[in-house]
Amino acid sequence: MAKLNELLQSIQVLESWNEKDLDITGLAYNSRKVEPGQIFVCIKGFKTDGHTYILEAVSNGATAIIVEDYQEGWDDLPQFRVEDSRASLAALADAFYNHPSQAMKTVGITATNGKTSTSFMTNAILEEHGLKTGLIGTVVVKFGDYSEPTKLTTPESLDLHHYFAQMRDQNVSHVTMEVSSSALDLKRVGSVDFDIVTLNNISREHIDLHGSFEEYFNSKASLIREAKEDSWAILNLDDSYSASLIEETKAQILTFSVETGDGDLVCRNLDLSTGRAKFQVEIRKPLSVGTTTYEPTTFDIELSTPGYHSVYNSMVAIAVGLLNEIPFETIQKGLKAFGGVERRFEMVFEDDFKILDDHFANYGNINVTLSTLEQMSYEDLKLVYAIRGSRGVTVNRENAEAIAEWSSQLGLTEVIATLSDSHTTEKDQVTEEELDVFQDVMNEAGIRVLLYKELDEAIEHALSDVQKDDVVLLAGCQGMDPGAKIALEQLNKARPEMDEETLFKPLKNRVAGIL
Ligand SMILES: CC(=O)N[C@H]1[C@@H](OP(=O)(O)OP(=O)(O)OC[C@H]2O[C@@H](n3ccc(=O)[nH]c3=O)[C@H](O)[C@@H]2O)O[C@H](CO)[C@@H](O)[C@@H]1O[C@H](C)C(=O)N[C@@H](C)C(=O)N[C@H](CCC(=O)O)C(=O)O
Repeated sequence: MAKLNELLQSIQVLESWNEKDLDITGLAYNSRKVEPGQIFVCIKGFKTDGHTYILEAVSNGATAIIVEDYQEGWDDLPQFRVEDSRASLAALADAFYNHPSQAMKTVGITATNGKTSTSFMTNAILEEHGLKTGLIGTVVVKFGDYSEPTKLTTPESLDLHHYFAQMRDQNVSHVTMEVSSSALDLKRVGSVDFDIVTLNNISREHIDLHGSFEEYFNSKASLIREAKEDSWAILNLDDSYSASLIEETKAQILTFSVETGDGDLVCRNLDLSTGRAKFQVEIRKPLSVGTTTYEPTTFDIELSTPGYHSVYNSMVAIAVGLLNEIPFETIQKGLKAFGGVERRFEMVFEDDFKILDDHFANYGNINVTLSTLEQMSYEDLKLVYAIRGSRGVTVNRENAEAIAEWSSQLGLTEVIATLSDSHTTEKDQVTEEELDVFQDVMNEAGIRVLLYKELDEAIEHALSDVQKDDVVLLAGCQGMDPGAKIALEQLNKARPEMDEETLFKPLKNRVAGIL
């Protein structure tokens, strides 16, 4: 419960009508979810306009409204006009829950690729140190005993500040969260008190949402540009966009590099021969954080997650660890124990051949995945590729181009494509244009396409003639029943002789999680 007048102090009201002093029970941005005594914040959305749902909000008990345009016909209803409803929702939510993100160390992670893995790695280090942590991202929101699969990478501001409040109630001291470009654009992280922010890499993605690459970069960059003075920004000197922000923030800067050898932290002697990275981190000059001063030194790191991209993700996580004054040994242990995130180059089966599962979502991440595969040794690559339905021609062309660009390095002459990325009846339909653009790019690159309507048929084909030392990549095979479960069923059919116990643990665990 809060007083309306007090809550309004957190936003800039341009005009107001029918002001009253009210007790407010909460906030809502969806008329259907309004509960008695709440403020309804009207948002002009992409699909519809929240201002048109005031009647429903009021009949559900809204006692005040926040609007961007004056609404006629509400003579008794307190009405407050603001410049930007989304930013106001964030500020009001932060005030209503009494600034919960200020009660904990908050780490905001953005990048085009690796946000999820980086936040999981960071959380692993913080947990290894015995801290009470919270994690918010694409896969899950998790703190204490609470764990919920998520729909958005970054929740709507009201939900986000509510999570922080619940975390504060459970004495969470450190929260790591993924921050998407859409979230930055739509003010979902408004009024969040970040202590550490990072932008690790940026490549083409969501141009459809942002209009141009420049606008997309500006959205991402705002996390760094708007960071407060006493916070830290972790920037990657190997990425020119990330590095360009050094001069543009009030935050203290901690830089790192893997390739250029510059910065406060440098990755040295990288060994990727087994697919899983071993390297040393050099602290190049004294680094003072809180009560700790790290003198120049090097320490070893061994990752359990495969791939070159994991090195970059881990450099961010290591930096966050150091900024929280966590000892090297704890950082080492946390990273070694961390086994990876679902469907992020996940080794779901590893025996005489391997099955990898990857979300394969966009051009940038496909490049990362295929460049990691290129560093592995295998006989034949079987790519089971789920064409992305309802994502548009541009996304499908770019994804197909990424496959085509890597095909010769990977020895890829055939793609086992499927029109369905899931096993359920509720699927995104692949349009004719999306299929055509995929086939055109494959034809031009001289790659044969074996097209299956259903995902399980495609996986069955891939596994029917799999040989020793082959790699099967489940690429974008997501949905309610992800590829891993179908792969296990097909594997049982294709290899009846295979002893269940030889199945690699993650595949069994994944399937157990799905069933
Ligand atoms: C494009 C986009 O981001 N849309 C988000 C946006 O929806 P919107 O503005 O289009 O909302 P709308 O449907 O037009 O409705 C406008 C307003 O009317 C309200 N309304 C609507 C109907 C009704 O009956 N009553 C009512 O009050 C709605 O609650 C809303 O406040 O605001 C909604 C509420 O927060 C979000 O759920 C929705 O995310 C959609 C589901 C989504 O898919 N977003 C994706 C693109 C996204 O955000 N992805 C990023 C990751 C991608 C990245 O890296 O950028 C993420 O963070 O997950």
